[in-house]
Amino acid sequence: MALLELDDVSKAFGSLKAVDGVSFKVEAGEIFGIAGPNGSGKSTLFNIITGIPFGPDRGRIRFDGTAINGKPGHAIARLGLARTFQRETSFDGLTVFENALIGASYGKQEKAAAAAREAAAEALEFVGLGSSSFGRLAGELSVFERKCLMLATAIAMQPRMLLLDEPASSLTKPEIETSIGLIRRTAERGITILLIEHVLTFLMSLSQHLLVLNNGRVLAAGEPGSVIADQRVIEAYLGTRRAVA
Ligand SMILES: Nc1ncnc2c1ncn2[C@@H]1O[C@H](COP(=O)(O)OP(=O)(O)OP(=O)(O)O)[C@@H](O)[C@H]1O
Repeated sequence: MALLELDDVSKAFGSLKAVDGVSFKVEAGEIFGIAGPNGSGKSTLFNIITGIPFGPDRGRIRFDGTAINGKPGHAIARLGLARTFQRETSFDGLTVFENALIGASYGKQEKAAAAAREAAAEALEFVGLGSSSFGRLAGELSVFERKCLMLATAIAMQPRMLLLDEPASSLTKPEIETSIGLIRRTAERGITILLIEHVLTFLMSLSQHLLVLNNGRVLAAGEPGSVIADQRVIEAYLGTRRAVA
């Protein structure tokens, strides 16, 4: 049984079909990539899977065998599905450790205070925010450190699956390389990963399966090498004239 399964899922804003009849399955243990040009519906898809801030208008979403469409975001998170956001999102007036502790306290299993502190510290060390960073205010971190903190906060929830929304945006090349390693090691912890990214090379180096969205619909899906060689994908990314040239 797939860990996550979407069946004919849609979300509209007025007359705009942001996500339009999307179906796919993510198997436990894999890194599944979702690509697509700007405005193709990637973030909306994450929003409706996680219920943050809204679910789908129609369609079925199952996580680990449980129907989750229509459930509030906190209930979905408690089932073991965590997410990060495209923009670095943290409680800026709280410390690095306090942010991760919120994730640890919010996760799948109810934890005693000591166990939550341990999970928070372990997740922060894992992403490279060592104990010397614990007392720093989140709002004072660099963009890269804030992305690492967001990842640590999600990992501290000890999820079964993690949805990462454009983790490479606004990063330098060396930071992107570090992020690729970090995501790979996150998957090695046994966390299934659904990854949105605009940058195809980033997705290609990580994903076992790749799905491309365009105008809210699935344009192509399957093994990454054949998906990016698909003429429709080339045209959606580069435009017809450049694709032909
Ligand atoms: N809350 C909203 N209200 C109205 N329209 C929205 C809302 N959220 C997204 N949209 C629209 O839905 C479409 C899909 O947007 P979405 O952010 O999901 O695309 P995306 O693929 O994530 O884009 P990007 O790569 O630029 O982040 C866009 O046309 C966007 O303007």
